[in-house]
Amino acid sequence: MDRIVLKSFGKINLGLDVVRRRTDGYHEVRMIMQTVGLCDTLTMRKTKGEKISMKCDLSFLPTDRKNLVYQAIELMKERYHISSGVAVDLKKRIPVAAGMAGGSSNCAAAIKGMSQLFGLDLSIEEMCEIGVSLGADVPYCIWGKTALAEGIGEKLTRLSPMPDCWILIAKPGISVSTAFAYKNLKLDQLEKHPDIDGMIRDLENQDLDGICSKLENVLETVTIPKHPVIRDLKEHLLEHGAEGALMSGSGPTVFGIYKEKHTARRALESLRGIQDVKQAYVVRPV
Ligand SMILES: C[C@@](CO)(OP(=O)(O)O)[C@H](O)COP(=O)(O)OP(=O)(O)OC[C@H]1O[C@@H](n2ccc(N)nc2=O)[C@H](O)[C@@H]1O
Ligand SMILES: Nc1ncnc2c1ncn2[C@@H]1O[C@H](COP(=O)(O)OP(=O)(O)O)[C@@H](O)[C@H]1O
Repeated sequence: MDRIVLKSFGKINLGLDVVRRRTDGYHEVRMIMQTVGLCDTLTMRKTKGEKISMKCDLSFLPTDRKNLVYQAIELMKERYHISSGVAVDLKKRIPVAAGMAGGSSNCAAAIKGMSQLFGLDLSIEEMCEIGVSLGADVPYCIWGKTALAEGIGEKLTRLSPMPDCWILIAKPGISVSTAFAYKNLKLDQLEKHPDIDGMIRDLENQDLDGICSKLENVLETVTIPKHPVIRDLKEHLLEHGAEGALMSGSGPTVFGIYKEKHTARRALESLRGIQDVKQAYVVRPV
């Protein structure tokens, strides 16, 4: 095989709890992760010579060692003594720096792609071990679908799939860094923690109402006071028929969950006049 095309899906967090701050600055979390049908496309091919060359349709994204895709290829070339060159072309649709793990997902796709392109036949465990050295969310992106993520995000447990529904994703035109959100979280001042175990039971029972009533993300306590547009957007989605709404990951993307496609589409239309919203899509859980 000389060329491979991979789909790289985004995620949302249906629940995000922080349990403990570690001495290395990372945080122990309990998160319910859900892949959604919004994806980037990664095309990889072998080239003559030894170099890695990367192209991306978003000019502001790095295409050198700063890109997680580049890092994954470089690491795997070294680890598996691959001398061939690799050319990679990335087409982005997942909002960038949005709390949807776009970069981590691209990184996971590149790890899978390298394994297939060079016949490495790596196990999921091996790919996750490589992935976690590049980002806490990468192992989950290798797994995909519905999962509980613990540790720094790398300890994964498969969960029952999310009941079918429509998810409206809306990204305001602000940026929040993941490191900033975690660093500024006042763990000892949290009044309430998300009911992650209750949501796991709701997933087992395919209880969408239960899931929607338990959507909670402790990082909102950092991002909403700084960027009230996140709260406004959640309220907007709820006023337009969402069963529940939440910020994903470290934000600023907000999602709303809908039972009917037409309600979700109408809510999407209602966002058109709102200048703060830069990207919006209606998708389904994967
Ligand atoms: C918040 C979440 C929720 O899914 O996602 P995003 O908002 O990035 O999509 C993740 O925990 C983000 O994971 P990821 O984006 O892979 O994190 P990394 O690149 O490894 O870390 C970026 C920075 O975030 C902080 N960090 C990350 C993960 C973690 N469990 N504790 C942390 O404190 C650290 O300061 C770290 O330097
Ligand atoms: N393949 C990639 N796609 C998007 N961003 C990337 C990628 N590689 C590195 N980055 C860098 O990572 C930062 C966070 O991007 P992203 O993964 O989209 O955010 P998040 O984890 O919040 O969803 C970006 O600002 C960008 O500079």
